[in-house]
Amino acid sequence: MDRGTIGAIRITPLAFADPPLLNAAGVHEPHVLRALVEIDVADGRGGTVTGLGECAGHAWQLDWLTLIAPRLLGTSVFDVHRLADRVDACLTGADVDTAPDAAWRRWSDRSPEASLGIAPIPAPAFDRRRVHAPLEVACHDAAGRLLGVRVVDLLGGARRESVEYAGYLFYKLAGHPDADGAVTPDAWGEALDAEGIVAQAEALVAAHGFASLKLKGGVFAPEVEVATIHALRRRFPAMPLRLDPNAAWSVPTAVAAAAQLLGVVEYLEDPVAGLEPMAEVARATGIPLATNMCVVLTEHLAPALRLGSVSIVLGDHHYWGVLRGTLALDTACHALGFGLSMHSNSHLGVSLAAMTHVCAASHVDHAADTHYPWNAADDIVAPGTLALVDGAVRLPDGPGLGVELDRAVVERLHRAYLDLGREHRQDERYAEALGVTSVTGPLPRW
Ligand SMILES: O=C([O-])C(=O)C[C@H](O)[C@@H](O)C(=O)[O-]
Ligand SMILES: [Mg+2]
Repeated sequence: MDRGTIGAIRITPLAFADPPLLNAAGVHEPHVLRALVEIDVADGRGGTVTGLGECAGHAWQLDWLTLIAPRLLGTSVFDVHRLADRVDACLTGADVDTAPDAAWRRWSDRSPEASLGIAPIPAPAFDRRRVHAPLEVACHDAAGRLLGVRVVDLLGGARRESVEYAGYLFYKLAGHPDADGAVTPDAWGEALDAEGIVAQAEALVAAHGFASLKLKGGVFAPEVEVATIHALRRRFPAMPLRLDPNAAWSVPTAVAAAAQLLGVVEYLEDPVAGLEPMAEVARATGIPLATNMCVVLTEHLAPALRLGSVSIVLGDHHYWGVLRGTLALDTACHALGFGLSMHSNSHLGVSLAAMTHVCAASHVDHAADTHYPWNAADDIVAPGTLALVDGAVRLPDGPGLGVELDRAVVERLHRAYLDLGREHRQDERYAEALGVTSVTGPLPRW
């Protein structure tokens, strides 16, 4: 087979441990569902190299990947446009059996929850990109390994050798209850007030040297969260701080809270939902606003600019058109005068490596979000190549993403997935089961 030809694609669902972190949608469950994508590629000398990708492990996303994988065999990892077109053809219905009894339709019937977040045909662009992401990352990894160059060099070269990340603070419960409802506090302990969050920040800064901090809000009344930010400011006088209530506030609430945060936070992220309401808050307060909720597609940039909805856009290669798409966003933000930061969700080291390469190639001008410290103990990446030190991750030296798998951990997390028997993320349902109903129900909550 020619060098670069895709010979096999493996999709391995994983479940890894997660603490009971609170957000506007509920409480993180004991396990995060994730998927590892491995693409075996001919090296042109009779051998193969394997490229790695990682994405969320929702049932609909896994099933789409499974449906698409055979359609990509025989294409080349250097032919990323063709690969993207094939993914699109499948997800828009041009290359899939759309009959009412087509086999893929079993997914939507599997359980009532399966309809949550499912992308029906034609799948919206946002969901098409979420399916495409781990495939393109794995192709870049394989291409880099074949050529002996880093992914960042395939993306045009490194603008920096080290990428800064923000410490991601969460209000959290002491621990997950066991089968009898008994709670043994985890190593992080409880953080349900300003004091707990400051202690959590001290621990994260001591462990990883973070020089920026982000607080996940939308959990308590805005005055409590504003007071928490002020407590962080007193403890870390020079640290850039941000608060993200995930649209849990109404416009008047956000305007009042922003008055207390102006000059204290580097930005306020998604206090309200939608481009127009965000613009209202920005106009009324002058506070820098950031988003990973109201600007998630290229076509949102023009109205965001016209309305003045945000100053900073959060990219994320898992849905912004993968690595090349994230760099296109970077180019647009740079030209239009938006700042660029990066969104994250619970993830492992393959995604951290991909994020580090794409950030290194970009003009990102705010420390990127990462959930990594919360989940690093279960990382599938073998130790030694990725480390969060001095608030940053250095680009690994090796070709491609520069990381290798720890097969024993992959196997353990795959078994955990099979044992779990869960197919969706259900923060709200878990919060209800725990009786933490203050974080359930429709938004805005304040
Ligand atoms: O910036 C954000 O909106 C996020 O990080 C979204 C995540 O789902 C976060 O809220 C979480 O992990 O609970
Ligand atoms: Mg956000």
